[in-house]
Amino acid sequence: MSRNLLILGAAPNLGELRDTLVRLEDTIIFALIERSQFKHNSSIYEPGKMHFKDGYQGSFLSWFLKEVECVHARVRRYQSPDEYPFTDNLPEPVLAPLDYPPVLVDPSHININDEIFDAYVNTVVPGITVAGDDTNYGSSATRDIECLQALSRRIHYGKFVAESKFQDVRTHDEYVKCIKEQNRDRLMELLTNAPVEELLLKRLKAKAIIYGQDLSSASLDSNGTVNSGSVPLVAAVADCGEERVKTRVDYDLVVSFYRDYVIPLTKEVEVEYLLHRLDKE
Ligand SMILES: C=C(O[C@@H]1C=C(C(=O)O)C=C[C@H]1O)C(=O)O
Repeated sequence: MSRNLLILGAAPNLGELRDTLVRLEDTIIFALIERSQFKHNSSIYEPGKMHFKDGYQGSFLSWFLKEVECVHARVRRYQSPDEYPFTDNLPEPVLAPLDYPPVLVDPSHININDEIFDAYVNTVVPGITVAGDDTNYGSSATRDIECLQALSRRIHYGKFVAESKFQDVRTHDEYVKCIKEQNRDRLMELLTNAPVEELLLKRLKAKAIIYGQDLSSASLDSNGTVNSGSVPLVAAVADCGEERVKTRVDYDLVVSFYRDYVIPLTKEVEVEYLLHRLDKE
């Protein structure tokens, strides 16, 4: 969320929040495309596989992520209510804190980055990379961190969405009743918007096909015009279904990852946020 909106203290506008989630689709798809250029390099995910002089026992990725987040913490990245670290015990910022207005109510206790990390490492990476080891460990981990940070931001945005729904006068009383009853299932029903999810998955497949196309020189004529014969149209793919368009990232995996992990984890964040929304009132 832009800081201006946070500074204004405006109640989160659901339409604007959804626009941000749509834009994060692009960030995530391109981050996955960037990671897919390297082989799986599974050793960077295995704790203890690499030796660290300070005796660190985690995986290379976890070590690199810790190093990156320490630097980002010093420039106050994690004081922003829409940023959540994967690493504990980060250093204090060198910059003075910004006065973010309390748009959210005590959001810091919800951090599901461990689940995001496991889903990404165990499901996404093997699905978007070729098996093998090309020794591009630093580059692979750099791309992994970009993917993880974008996924964390997207999923924890569920807090803003939940606050927006809680403040909606049309449903406020129902949310208050469910929260007082700690009715997790009813809260999930209330906050779920199936049409939005369905449209999202269709849009995501189209984006992954379009963004994932390799518009190499072979696809362009001397004028730089795209040779339509080599660029499968999304409609053609969508209509004929069984045709497997060759793209830089497996678009079916992108869709299934959102369906099976990103959306459910976002809703998990929404429910957890709402369950504690009245704790301090
Ligand atoms: C984020 C929202 O809440 C839920 C989660 C969604 C998602 O993760 O994409 C989409 C719709 C809702 O079921 C929303 O209503 O926009």
